[in-house]
Amino acid sequence: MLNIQSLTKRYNRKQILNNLSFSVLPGEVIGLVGENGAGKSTLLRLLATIDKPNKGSITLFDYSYKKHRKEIRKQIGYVPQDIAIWDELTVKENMLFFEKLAYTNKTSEQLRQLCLEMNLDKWDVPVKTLSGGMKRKLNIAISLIHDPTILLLDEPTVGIDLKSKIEIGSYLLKQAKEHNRIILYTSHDMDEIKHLCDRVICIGNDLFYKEILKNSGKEVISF
Ligand SMILES: Nc1ncnc2c1ncn2[C@@H]1O[C@H](COP(=O)(O)OP(=O)(O)OP(=O)(O)O)[C@@H](O)[C@H]1O
Repeated sequence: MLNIQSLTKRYNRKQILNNLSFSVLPGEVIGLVGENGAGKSTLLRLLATIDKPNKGSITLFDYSYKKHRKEIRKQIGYVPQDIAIWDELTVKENMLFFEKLAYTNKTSEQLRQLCLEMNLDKWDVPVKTLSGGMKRKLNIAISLIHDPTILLLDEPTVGIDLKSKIEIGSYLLKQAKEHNRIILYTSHDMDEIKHLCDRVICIGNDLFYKEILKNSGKEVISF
């Protein structure tokens, strides 16, 4: 279980996250919503160990983010808002490169399979020739190379066509429900949030989102 207690983050003197406490069970998909600048990416960065909170604690099962940073990192798959892959390298070369950095030992065939499961059938072509949606799929495939327990995705479906959006959505659901991964992801697409998420966390305590999600049957937690 991922457990977040009294998490607080300030940049300079500006309060971004104020006293967030919640838990997420394996297999759960949590949607993070809120207006631009509310602090969704900040929360993902704290959970990805890229940034540190000013106050509060995060634990993953028996591991504390403060004490066991190295062990925690092995459990995290993180896809930032900006796609982070090598444009000049092929899909295969990217997968092999990131496999070397990961705490795992996967064959080229296993890596290819990861891409195919996302309906990404390009393999020997340079990444620069892929569409935005394909690049995003590749970024997600890379984040899964080391079989992480938690998957953190910052707007994974922004700016991509409906078909790829649906493919990515079903893939994420499969990752949560069949592989028992914890998924937290941000999106501004409320239809997608209603469809994919078990629960929704609204950052910024914004009544607008609560209202939109009122009849969705989803539990909405606001901070
Ligand atoms: N490294 C930083 N230093 C200073 N301020 C920062 C830093 N990172 C983020 N902020 C500020 O923190 C606030 C929250 O930013 P964040 O990117 O988390 O919002 P968001 O909810 O993800 O927004 P969006 O929907 O636009 O992606 C913003 O006011 C932003 O300017």
